[in-house]
Amino acid sequence: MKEFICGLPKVELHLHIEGSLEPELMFELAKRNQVAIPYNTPQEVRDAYEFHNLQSFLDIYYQGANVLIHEQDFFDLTWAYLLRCKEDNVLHTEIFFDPQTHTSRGIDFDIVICGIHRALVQAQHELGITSQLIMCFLRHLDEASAFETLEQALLHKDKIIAVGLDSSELGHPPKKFENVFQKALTEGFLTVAHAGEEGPAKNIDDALVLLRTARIDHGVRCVEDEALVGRLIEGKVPLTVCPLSNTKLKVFEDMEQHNVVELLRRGVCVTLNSDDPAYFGGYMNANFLAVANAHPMSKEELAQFTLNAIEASFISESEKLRLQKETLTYLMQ
Ligand SMILES: Nc1ncnc2[nH]cnc12
Ligand SMILES: [Zn+2]
Repeated sequence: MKEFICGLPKVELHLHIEGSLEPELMFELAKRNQVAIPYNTPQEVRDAYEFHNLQSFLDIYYQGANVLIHEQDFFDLTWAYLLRCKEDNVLHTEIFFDPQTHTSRGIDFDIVICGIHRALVQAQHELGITSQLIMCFLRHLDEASAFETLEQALLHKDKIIAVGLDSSELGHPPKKFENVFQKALTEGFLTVAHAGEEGPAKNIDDALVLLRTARIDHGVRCVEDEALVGRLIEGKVPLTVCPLSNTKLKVFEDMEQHNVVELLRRGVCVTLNSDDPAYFGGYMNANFLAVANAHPMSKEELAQFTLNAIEASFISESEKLRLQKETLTYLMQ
């Protein structure tokens, strides 16, 4: 099964670029930019990655991002992730970035997006990997800051397909961002949101209704509301599920308890993703393997995760057809 998973074409829809910062690159950038970090070796960094919930992770994650200063740093970060995509046979990826994590430290929005975008263009040419970019608002910050960030994004509309919502879910429900999402929709952006990761199923409903999201990021707590699960199936609402993230952040005690395979078998459009792979112990292949090891499943079921992700992606119908064909050809061989 490992061989099948490694060769399976994949589409990633839930990846925070700041969460792909490996300790080795963190050290390299800290040295290059003369930024002090509270660790002596990359191994010490890894040893610090013991989380008991989302917030305990976010505190360390935002600190790690301090080494990112120049456009080249954002390029290097993104390029390193894209090389890992190549290794895991990820053909298309939709990447989150958190501008406020950087603008709040005095880094220009333009530096962040131009560095990331340059790597995405190069990856299309040199690696054959296609991509989209999703700008997330940090939900622990206020509405005014989100509006300011949206204003900055308007100059880069050509590079951003959607806006999203991440960071601390508890205490920061979708309603807080209803107005800014409304404005983003008016400006032509698609919308997504993290919901039902640590927060209640109600956040999923609110994200769909108030923020008009095309997908839900995580969404695993939907099972607490049977009627909602029915609506997700009926409405073909995609969930971008992140199994290794969920076990690292104790959303589930272990992978055996994870509900993604149950949701798949019930007909929910679930997809597998890596979230913050440098912090949670693995990229796409590792997530597929962890799920398949804990929940024996058929090749058809594994390929369904990819087919769901293709359907849920923000690409043209002709691109979807091309990726579907490649996936089905692989499955039939
Ligand atoms: N899993 C996650 N949930 C919320 N915000 C995040 N930012 C990065 N990873 C996140
Ligand atoms: Zn996430």
